Amino acid sequence: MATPHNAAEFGDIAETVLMPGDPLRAKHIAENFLENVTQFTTVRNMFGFTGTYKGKRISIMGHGMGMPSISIYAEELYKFYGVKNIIRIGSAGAVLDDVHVRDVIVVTGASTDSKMNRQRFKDNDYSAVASYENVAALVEAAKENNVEVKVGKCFSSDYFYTPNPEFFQTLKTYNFLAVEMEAAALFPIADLYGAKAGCVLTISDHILREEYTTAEERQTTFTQMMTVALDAAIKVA
Ligand SMILES: O=P(O)(O)O[C@H]1O[C@H](CO)[C@@H](O)[C@H]1O
Ligand SMILES: O=c1cc[nH]c(=O)[nH]1
Repeated sequence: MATPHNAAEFGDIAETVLMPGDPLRAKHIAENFLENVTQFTTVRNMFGFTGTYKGKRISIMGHGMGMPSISIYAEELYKFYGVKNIIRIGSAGAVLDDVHVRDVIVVTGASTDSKMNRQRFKDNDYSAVASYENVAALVEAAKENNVEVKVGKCFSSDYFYTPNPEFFQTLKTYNFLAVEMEAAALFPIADLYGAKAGCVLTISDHILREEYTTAEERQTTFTQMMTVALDAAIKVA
């Protein structure tokens, strides 16, 4: 049955869903990487598609920006549509000297400035970690595709335009590989439903060096990340 945010019927969505923030990126991926594609939702223009990749059924759906947004879509996918694994495929900023624009990051866990997990976990710190199977499959798929990846933790922020930019130095001190806005909210929702979640990111900008990728460069790296994510997804499925 459809939800307030998703027009799909049960069975329209594959057990594995790859999720970028941008619904237009979801459309681009479905059109360029999947076969036998059908669109299952256009509600709020948060497009979702199901198709096949190397013969395996996979869905791609946008999740919007920020933790409240991904929480709505991920919770509904796990709870109402029988989804077993969600892999976020996103862009992120970097703060470390040896992380560069276009680098691909496999996320092991996420810290956050959001209160969402504290509300969920009665003001205790939630250990928001990716499912090991996804981390292992993403690393393996990267090796098979000759894509170099860095593996480690990210910081999920409520802010894109933070009022506390000095905090980026703290993230650097503690060796955070990427700054983005959703992973920390996704991982506990997977735990809640006994399901899996993962996250792979492409560095789109270096926050401290103020370096940015061009649209064309983002597309190339994005293609590498997509191949890694899709090959990993069918290993875990
Ligand atoms: O490119 P996506 O997947 O949207 O990810 C990053 O980009 C958005 C901010 O521009 C946030 O959603 C952040 O997490
Ligand atoms: O959340 C994000 C995404 C890309 N770049 C950033 O600096 N932050």
